[in-house]
Amino acid sequence: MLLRYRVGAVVSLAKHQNGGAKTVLWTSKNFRTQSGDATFLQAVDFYFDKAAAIASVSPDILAQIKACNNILRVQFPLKCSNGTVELIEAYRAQHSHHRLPVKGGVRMAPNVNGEEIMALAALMTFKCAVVDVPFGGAKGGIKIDPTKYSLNEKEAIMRRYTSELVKKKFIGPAIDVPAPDYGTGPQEMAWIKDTYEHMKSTDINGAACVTGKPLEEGGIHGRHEATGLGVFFCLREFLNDQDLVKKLHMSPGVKGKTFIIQGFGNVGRNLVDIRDPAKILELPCDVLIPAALESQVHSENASRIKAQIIAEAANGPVTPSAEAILEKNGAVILPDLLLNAGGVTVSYFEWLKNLNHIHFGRMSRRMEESGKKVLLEALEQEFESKNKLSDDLRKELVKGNTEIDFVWSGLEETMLVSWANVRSTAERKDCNYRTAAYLIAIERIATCYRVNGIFP
Ligand SMILES: NC(=O)C1=CN([C@@H]2O[C@H](COP(=O)(O)OP(=O)(O)OC[C@H]3O[C@@H](n4cnc5c(N)ncnc54)[C@H](OP(=O)(O)O)[C@@H]3O)[C@@H](O)[C@H]2O)C=CC1
Ligand SMILES: O=C(O)CCC(=O)C(=O)O
Repeated sequence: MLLRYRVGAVVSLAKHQNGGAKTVLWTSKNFRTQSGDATFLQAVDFYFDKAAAIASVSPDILAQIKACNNILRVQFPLKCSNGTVELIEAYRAQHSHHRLPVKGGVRMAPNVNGEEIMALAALMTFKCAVVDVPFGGAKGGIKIDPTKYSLNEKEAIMRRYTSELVKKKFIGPAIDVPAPDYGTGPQEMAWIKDTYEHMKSTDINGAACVTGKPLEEGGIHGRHEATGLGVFFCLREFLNDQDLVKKLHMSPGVKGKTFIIQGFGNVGRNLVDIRDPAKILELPCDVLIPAALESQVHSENASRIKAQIIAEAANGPVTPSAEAILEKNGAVILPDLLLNAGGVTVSYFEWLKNLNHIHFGRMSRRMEESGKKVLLEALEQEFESKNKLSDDLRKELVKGNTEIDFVWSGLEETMLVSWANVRSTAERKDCNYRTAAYLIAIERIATCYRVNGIFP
């Protein structure tokens, strides 16, 4: 009901533009989801508008922040292993250039479409702003089911996609930096890097054109688990907060709570009737973690969700109509743009590592260790301890920080500071966590426009 005015409407991309100030390379029709819920893009717009209504930002700047700057749609041929030629459709949306480069994953899925990619790119803009990662937002998608293609075919698709991005200036360490998303991983990122470096062989920072790479290709320790670990850090903070869990009639702490994760591959799916994997969402549990695709919790199944906490590990898993039902039933939603920001946070660290051409800890680890050794020896001498420290304890105490120590510490710091900010904003504005997170993002981006001014 909330979204009736937009659902099903034929909306050209122009409607999302601001006085012709932005480049439109593609137009499309909105479409209804099967259940009649808002489409993913409509949902992101709806959540934005809700926060915009309480932001201290002028309508013209709000329109600018909301609009998608560029969307590129490419079609190219793939020579398949059986000798036939297949037409491949792919996208890259750059939502906001208020900070550069723009950043966001590339997904491979059969249902990829331009609107979905625009919604995901917008989420990237707001996500980066919430966790104070200095990037604009982008997202890419290739409309294939990756399980139906051989490794060689996937490599050809990824390399051709990257070459299209290079030719159109939609990729580069200072322009637009892809990363893994649904259906892609380190191998695809290695192909992107290699293709970029072949086409831009004089770019000394070429490795920073993509993140989520394998370690041997300039990746960073901890990127693989970063998104999940970020979800855990925030969830742990929420569950340890006596005041917040009391409102849900729960005891504090992670221990003893029951969790359901959707998107756990075969393990998660086999918990229930596999003829109907969506039913897993409706089983009794304390915390439901949708970690697969958007719009999984919608107006038709929301009232059957038993969990009191919905932790959005996926992007856009809860539609606005579902959110209204869940909240009416007393559930709390920890929103995607905060909760799954661990991935882009560690991607930021990887990008910095690539630009520095050196890994974190290389210059400092031994120096830290020798400093700590001197301190320990001085203390032992001073107190003439008869019980000297054991070798193992000594080793542990003097250990210098390695790359993974920096990454986990930086990730935890980012997630905890951001959660505290979202929590206090929600309290101050008397709104839910999603609106608070959007509000923080909107006000930060608006500040950027105010301080920088508008070009030209
Ligand atoms: N990768 C990242 O760093 C980040 C990802 N995200 C978001 O997290 C979500 C998941 O992405 P990611 O983990 O990378 O994707 P992956 O491709 O690595 O994994 C997705 C998993 O979801 C499962 N799945 C798909 N549909 C269903 C379903 N209907 N029911 C149960 N399981 C299902 C897949 O199972 P199967 O393989 O059997 O099909 C697979 O195990 C996406 O929304 C993505 O945008 C957000 C931030 C960062
Ligand atoms: O790591 C990145 O740059 C982007 C991750 C991503 O696509 C996301 O957060 O949705």
